[in-house]
Amino acid sequence: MTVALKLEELSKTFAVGKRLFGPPKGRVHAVHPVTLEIASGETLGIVGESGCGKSTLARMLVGLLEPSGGHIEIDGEPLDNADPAVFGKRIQYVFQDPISSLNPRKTIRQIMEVPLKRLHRMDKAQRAARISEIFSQVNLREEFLDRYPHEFSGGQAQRIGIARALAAEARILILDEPVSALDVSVQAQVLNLLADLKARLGLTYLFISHDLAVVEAVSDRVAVLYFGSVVELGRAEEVFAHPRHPYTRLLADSAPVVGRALTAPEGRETELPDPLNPPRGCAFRARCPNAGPRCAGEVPMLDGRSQQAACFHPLHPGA
Ligand SMILES: Nc1ncnc2c1ncn2[C@@H]1O[C@H](COP(=O)(O)OP(=O)(O)OP(=O)(O)O)[C@@H](O)[C@H]1O
Repeated sequence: MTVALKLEELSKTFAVGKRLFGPPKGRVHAVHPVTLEIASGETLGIVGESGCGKSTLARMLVGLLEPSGGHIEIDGEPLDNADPAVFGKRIQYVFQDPISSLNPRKTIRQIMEVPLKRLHRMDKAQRAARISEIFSQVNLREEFLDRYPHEFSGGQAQRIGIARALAAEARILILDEPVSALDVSVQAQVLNLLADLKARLGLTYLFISHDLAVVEAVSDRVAVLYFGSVVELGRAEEVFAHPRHPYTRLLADSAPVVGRALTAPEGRETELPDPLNPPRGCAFRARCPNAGPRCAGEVPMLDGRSQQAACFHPLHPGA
């Protein structure tokens, strides 16, 4: 296996309530140290409810947010202090809301030209040829090039977002809820396009979504994120069919919707803990039907099985 993307103890803490003089009022540990490897050509799904740290993790991977700790490696090379152009050629981000992620004052051609000029220093003729090639890969008509982002439907705009990411020639795409804003019929078209591009171009995907059905359909492996930590990691079909972590079971049973609290067993919390006042021990214990005394005192770590869970009382022992 060739490792395309490696995260080692990657973490992010935000200072909140910053004051002009003196320390901030508090700190939010949005991502606790996360260690993950993604193989070349693999799709790793990241799931978790709103606020669990998915976007913070994704933004660190493309250089939009500076990590508070840890390292990122692409194809074995560290990205510490890398110049944005280095990030851009290796890893690209596809946003959830395709229309607002495109500059409204620029035509699609101007938008597409930015990475070709900035990252690949192509001249005008080279840019035109490359844009034509990419547009045919994503099934977009070239007459769209002289229009503005607001003239497109969500599905077309997301194809343009994907086309822009391909223009950088990065081999790793971070897809952050890429179909969540689209109608169900259009979702399938965009997912098919992503699958086709992956097969044709040998891409590696990190696919973030709160929608378990979508993640299960597209992912080889899945990482379940809870309160900034990976709590379960394994092959997608195994994780969803036979979850080991009680949080994964809760997610699978309650078909979460962004912004809506998950259901919980009788008498249990439904919300994420307060990030400014995190609990001791396991962050899931107030919501967990299996929590015991050990869970209050110690933080469980991933247990190293083939389907890993960070839990003292997993739903099954795992292989
Ligand atoms: N700039 C910031 N300043 C302070 N706290 C932040 C900031 N960005 C995110 N957070 C906090 O970090 C935690 C993780 O947020 P993040 O947006 O990464 O979660 P998410 O899983 O992507 O959620 P969503 O699906 O709603 O986008 C949350 O507690 C959030 O409030």
